Amino acid sequence: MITVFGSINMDLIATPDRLPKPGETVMGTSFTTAAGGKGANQALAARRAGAIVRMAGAVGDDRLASQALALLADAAVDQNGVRVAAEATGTAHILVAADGENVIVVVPGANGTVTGEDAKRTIGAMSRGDYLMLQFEIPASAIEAALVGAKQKGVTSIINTAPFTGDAKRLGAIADILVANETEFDLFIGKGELSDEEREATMRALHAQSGQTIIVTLGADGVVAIRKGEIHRAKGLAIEPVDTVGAGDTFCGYLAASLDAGLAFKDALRRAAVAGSLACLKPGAQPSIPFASAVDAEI
Ligand SMILES: Nc1ncnc2c1ncn2[C@@H]1O[C@H](COP(=O)(O)OP(=O)(O)OP(=O)(O)O)[C@@H](O)[C@H]1O
Repeated sequence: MITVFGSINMDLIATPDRLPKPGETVMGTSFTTAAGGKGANQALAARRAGAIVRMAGAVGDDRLASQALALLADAAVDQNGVRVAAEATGTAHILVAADGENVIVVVPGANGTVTGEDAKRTIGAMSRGDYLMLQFEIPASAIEAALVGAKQKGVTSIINTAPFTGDAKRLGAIADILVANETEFDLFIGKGELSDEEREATMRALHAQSGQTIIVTLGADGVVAIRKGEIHRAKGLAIEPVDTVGAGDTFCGYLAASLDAGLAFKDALRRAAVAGSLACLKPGAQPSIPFASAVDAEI
């Protein structure tokens, strides 16, 4: 079983022809809303991959909460770990201009109220051998408590270093499995942009020290990972991406679900990479997450 301890958001998306300057008002041409938050996205991906999934985190006591959780509810993701907070449901206010340029304001709201106590309750409801998925859209103190609790309980922790923060640099190293994209991994190392060779050498050196499984996603080039001293590579699909939003979250959810189902590590990487590619074929995060039937048909 997989528990995702993380953010739940509503994305509020307006599309003006061009972005307003400070103090200016411009007219928009459309408005859409979409359920989001990296935690919720990864929970849905793991569920669509076929796993039994519990979501843990916080939403507000407002109408946005039920919209933010709607696709998780449809997919039968267990929401017993989602607390109702006094703060509003987390929102991302997104403006996308006709040329694709965008500005985003994220208001964490209820996500920002998640605490170490929530972490304790979340880990308390898990069993030895389960998988815990974490990202960095809830407070670092809660993430740290969850990592410590997971270790004590014999739960395998997977941490996705997105969005990258100083906390990701500090806490990423504690998890059993680290998942970063290239940019995040380079920030994690802190030596500027690495070449492919440098990145692989760094992964080997880090792994030799810590024994941590390290996975770096490479966009169209797939993924490279190191586990138990061995480097693995996997490719996704050769596609023309429509919108890569959600590719990383889809990868993480499918990876956790595939490991939980007992797939060999290399096969889990390939399945997650293929799922990530398919997520690039539709716009949006949650709507673009593929179902297991579509992913497995490609493998
Ligand atoms: N252009 C692409 N073509 C094919 N597959 C892709 C492409 N972009 C992403 N993928 C697949 O999705 C996986 C995750 O993508 P990526 O490495 O871009 O993560 P990310 O930067 O976290 O994604 P995002 O922030 O866009 O959600 C890749 O390992 C790959 O399998």
